[in-house]
Amino acid sequence: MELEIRDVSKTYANGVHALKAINLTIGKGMFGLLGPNGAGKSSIMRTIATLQTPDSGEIHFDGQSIFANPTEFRRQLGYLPQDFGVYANASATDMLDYFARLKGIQNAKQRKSKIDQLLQLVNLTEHCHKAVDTYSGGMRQRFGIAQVLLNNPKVIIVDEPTAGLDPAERNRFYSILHQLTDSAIVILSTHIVGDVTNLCGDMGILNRGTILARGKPDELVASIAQQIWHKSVSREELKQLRSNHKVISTRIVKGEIQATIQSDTAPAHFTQSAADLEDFYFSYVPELAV
Ligand SMILES: Nc1ncnc2c1ncn2[C@@H]1O[C@H](COP(=O)(O)OP(=O)(O)OP(=O)(O)O)[C@@H](O)[C@H]1O
Repeated sequence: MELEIRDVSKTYANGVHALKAINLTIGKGMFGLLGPNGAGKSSIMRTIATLQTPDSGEIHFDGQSIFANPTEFRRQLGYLPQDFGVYANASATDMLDYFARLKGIQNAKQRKSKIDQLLQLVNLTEHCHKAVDTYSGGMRQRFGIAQVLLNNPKVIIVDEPTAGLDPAERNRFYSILHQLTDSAIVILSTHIVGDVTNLCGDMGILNRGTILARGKPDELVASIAQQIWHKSVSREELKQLRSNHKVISTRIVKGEIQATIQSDTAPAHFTQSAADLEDFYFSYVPELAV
């Protein structure tokens, strides 16, 4: 099972060059596409979902162009967009039944059994008769996953699904996504580094329409293992540091500014610290100066 994105570029009518020759080969399991707002994540997701075509480049699923026969590819695709609409007053069961019909499950018994199984998977059985438009954000996202899974997709795309979820709901959502990774390619786009740390065996960093780094999270972190240094600094010191060091991030820790520097050699008075995926991310996508 393989999705191959080759040299995909897209410029919108307003002149924004959102995707610049993207190349990615993605296999079974969870792939994390990490990037800041406006990086191009939704653009590449919508392109894979065949909702828009690239200006140039190709995408193949198991050797077949997805644009040559989009209807066939969509049968194998599950796409959870950033914002998806639900009908007012419709219960989860009724909506899933409606979508199951649209997806071609004609037999009523088969539909019921599939819907029961999916409601259980996403922990919504006891809420299945409530109107989906009254659900909390987390319940709504879980409902979205159930909807996506109706046709047993081989490629599942989830666009920023955890934004706005509280920590308990985020964990619940992780555990549902995790159950899908044995049998499908799951592409998760997010600006939350923790999503990728917790879930993904493979990842890419996207910024300004370009893939800046690609690999297994552990290996990417190992590549900067000895290069991360911390120190509490004043605002004046920070300005100075920025002029002669690579300051990749700053955090407020116990009321003080803690600066993180990436360097092969020890900067004076800094303490070396264990690198994590957030450090790796910021080494490619520096945060804005405070
Ligand atoms: N339909 C469109 N028409 C014009 N410009 C667009 C369109 N969709 C996205 N863009 C622009 O393309 C760039 C990439 O946007 P995209 O939504 O793909 O990024 P993103 O990484 O998903 O960001 P976010 O996390 O904010 O959703 C942005 O500058 C955005 O304003």
